[in-house]
Amino acid sequence: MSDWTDCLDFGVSIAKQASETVLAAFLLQKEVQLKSSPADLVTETDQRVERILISAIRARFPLHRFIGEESVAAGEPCVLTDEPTWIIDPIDGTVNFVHRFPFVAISIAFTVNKQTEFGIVYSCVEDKLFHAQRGRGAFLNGEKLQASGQEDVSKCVVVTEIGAERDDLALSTMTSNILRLLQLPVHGVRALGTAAVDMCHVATGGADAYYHIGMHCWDIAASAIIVQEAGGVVMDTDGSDFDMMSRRVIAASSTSVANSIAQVVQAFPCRRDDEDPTRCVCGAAGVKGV
Ligand SMILES: O=P(O)(O)O[C@H]1[C@H](O)[C@@H](O)[C@H](O)[C@@H](O)[C@@H]1O
Ligand SMILES: [Mg+2]
Ligand SMILES: [Mg+2]
Repeated sequence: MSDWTDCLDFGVSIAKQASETVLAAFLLQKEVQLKSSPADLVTETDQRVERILISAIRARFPLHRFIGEESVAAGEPCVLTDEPTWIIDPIDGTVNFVHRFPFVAISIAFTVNKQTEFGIVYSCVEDKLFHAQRGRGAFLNGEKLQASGQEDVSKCVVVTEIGAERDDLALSTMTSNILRLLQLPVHGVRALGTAAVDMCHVATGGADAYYHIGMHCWDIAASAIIVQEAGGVVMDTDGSDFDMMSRRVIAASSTSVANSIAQVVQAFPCRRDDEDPTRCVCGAAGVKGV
């Protein structure tokens, strides 16, 4: 049975190569386009990095499939099959990239039979390479990672994101979630602006939990296995099993902390990543899925 290490090694090498494109543009003025909201940005660099990654992988592994953030934005389907699949976020933290806020990452996950075999998150400006392979541990620049193991939510630093949604229901839900957490209390709430790197800090033990509603599979597919392989727990915000297409996630140091967060965090309606956008409604006013 393949252990996919050759794919992992190739993924690490192309993430580092593609980061040169990110860094070359990082300090430059950027042309910005909007996607689902005034805070959901994309630049030509996001699109170019995704093309670089996918063409390099396709040349080496021509039968593999892809789910790429900017390919999906351009109309490609977001459907996970049993085939070997690369799930790519070419720049996670595009708002940070546009503003030169130094937390931007390339996120690459690899699944076979819908099971994640490895995840790579490369925080380009920090030069921090997080990776994990199923059953073989999680690492930061080659050093093994271990989650904090914290069991008491009142002793936690919790990371989250406000996300790109700007409708009243999403904003009131997200801000009231933060308020309820602070009232538990927790030691602190943080947000770096990149879901992938946020979640990797649970694997380092520097944060004890991360939760998010509204992100996409490409934001967190790689960091989910990195947390799990560091001894952390990943689940849905309703306490059910993690489903990378659901657009809801809790990653935590322990099951008890994850459950404590699931009890106070509420979700707002989001179209699943793998739902047909032409056939569903979601959001407060039943607005066509965004
Ligand atoms: O920067 P991208 O890849 O768009 O991902 C971000 C997402 O768009 C935001 O909604 C989240 O708040 C960020 O944490 C993601 O990193
Ligand atoms: Mg992203
Ligand atoms: Mg992105």
